[in-house]
Amino acid sequence: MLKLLNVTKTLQKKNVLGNVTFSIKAGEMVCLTGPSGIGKTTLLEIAAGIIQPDSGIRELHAQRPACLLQDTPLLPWCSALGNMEYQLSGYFSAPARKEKALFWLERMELQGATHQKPSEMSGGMKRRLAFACCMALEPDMLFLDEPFAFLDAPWQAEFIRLLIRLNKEYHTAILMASHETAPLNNESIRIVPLLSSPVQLTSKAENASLRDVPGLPP
Ligand SMILES: Nc1ncnc2c1ncn2[C@@H]1O[C@H](COP(=O)(O)OP(=O)(O)OP(=O)(O)O)[C@@H](O)[C@H]1O
Repeated sequence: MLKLLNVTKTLQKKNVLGNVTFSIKAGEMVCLTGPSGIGKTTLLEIAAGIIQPDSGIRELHAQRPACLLQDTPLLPWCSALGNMEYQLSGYFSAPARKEKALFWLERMELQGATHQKPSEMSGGMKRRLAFACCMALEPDMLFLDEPFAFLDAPWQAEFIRLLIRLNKEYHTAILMASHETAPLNNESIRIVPLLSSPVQLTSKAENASLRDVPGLPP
């Protein structure tokens, strides 16, 4: 589904990705973790095609990829419902868009905010709305950067439940970057620790133990 081969990236003279070879199979769930500033977002954004590597190869074979980035990408002039319908346009008919949007707004307990604009919502509400947009798309590849940010523990657990259901129902491959791995305990998610800077990742390093990650609680 996704392959990165010998990818490198330097940002403002800092060598962030030294040499990264990494892959995800269709239907696989993977979490990149590691301390702040190590390069999780950089790697995720290269994988998602948002930024280009300096060298190396990226291959993505997805029909319908979706992304939830750290900066929640919502249209400020549109209501919650409008945002959802916009995200779904081009993929579903108008009646199906509305039906899916209303279903997911209720699932995210945002039915009371259907006509509110993002500026009238809390950080957690915006996060749930952006997540709802991704879920309603029924993507075959989903990229998530810090998906648990702004969420309390019950909502973190709910996101995980929904991601696992999406993965089971649509065989969605999921790549997330998160410094928090506690919500992922006991789930069938491959954890890929980014161990040192610049990030060097080979297929062997992908299987390193989470205990090896500096700065993470045991
Ligand atoms: N646009 C940019 N310009 C310059 N340097 C950047 C840019 N984006 C990131 N960096 C630097 O690249 C390094 C990796 O950043 P990145 O955001 O990928 O780390 P991260 O592991 O996702 O961190 P966090 O968990 O804090 O979000 C950091 O040292 C950061 O300062």
